[in-house]
Amino acid sequence: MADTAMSVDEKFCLSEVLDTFKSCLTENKEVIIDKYVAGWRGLVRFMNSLGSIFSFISKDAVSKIQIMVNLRNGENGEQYFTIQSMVKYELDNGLVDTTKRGSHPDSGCRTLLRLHRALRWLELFLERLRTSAEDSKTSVMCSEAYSESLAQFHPWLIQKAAGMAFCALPGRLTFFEVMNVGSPEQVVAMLGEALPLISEVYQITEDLYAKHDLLGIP
Ligand SMILES: CCCCCCCCCCCCC/C=C/[C@@H](O)[C@H](COP(=O)(O)O)NC(=O)CCCCCCCCCCCCCCC
Repeated sequence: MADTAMSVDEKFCLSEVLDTFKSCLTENKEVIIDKYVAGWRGLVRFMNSLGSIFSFISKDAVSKIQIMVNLRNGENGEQYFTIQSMVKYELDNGLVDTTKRGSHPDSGCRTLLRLHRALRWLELFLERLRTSAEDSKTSVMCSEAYSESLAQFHPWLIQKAAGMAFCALPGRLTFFEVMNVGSPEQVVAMLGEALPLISEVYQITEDLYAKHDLLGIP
């Protein structure tokens, strides 16, 4: 069904995860929610493999993934096939709290917006990784990407906790090894291929949300 969990013992390879984002787009540039969510699942698995200090982040991501999976498996599941169909369906039926949280605290539009904002962080972080020098620190790249994107949406306490978690990130070479893609040159090449697609998915979603004035859903 819509549940796209990967088996636990499957060997992790980050390029496969990033490929999931590539496969998000339909011919007419709509974003397929099952694939988008599968991409996030893979990223969360990767993050979990980096240590339990990240578990407060993965818990939140998993709960948002679960909300989307439940909507897909629910009675109106087919309305949630793409982000475009979801936005239309939820807006047409008054299912989004756009000014303050009310009767629809966990709408698909709201939940996906949180993942969408995190996708911007991912884009910025991967771009830094791609262009990083051998002695660059992943913790610095990660926290710069975070300050430029997600941080503005998080309260102080979460920002502090995130900052502490970033310090626990392994060094650049170890990080590349955990990605399980090959040599550092292969990692850089893979990122160069994956990033334009991630950016495209991000931009399409951003434009859609902007068009419907949904970028600030509380
Ligand atoms: C590899 C390092 C991982 C660093 C992750 C960077 C993102 C930091 C996010 C910190 C979020 C803390 C948890 C709480 C979040 C919520 O408050 C907040 C708002 O939700 P609400 O409006 O329902 O209250 N939630 C969010 O903003 C959604 C956060 C979703 C984060 C997903 C992060 C997945 C990271 C995957 C890492 C993969 C790295 C791969 C690189 C090669």
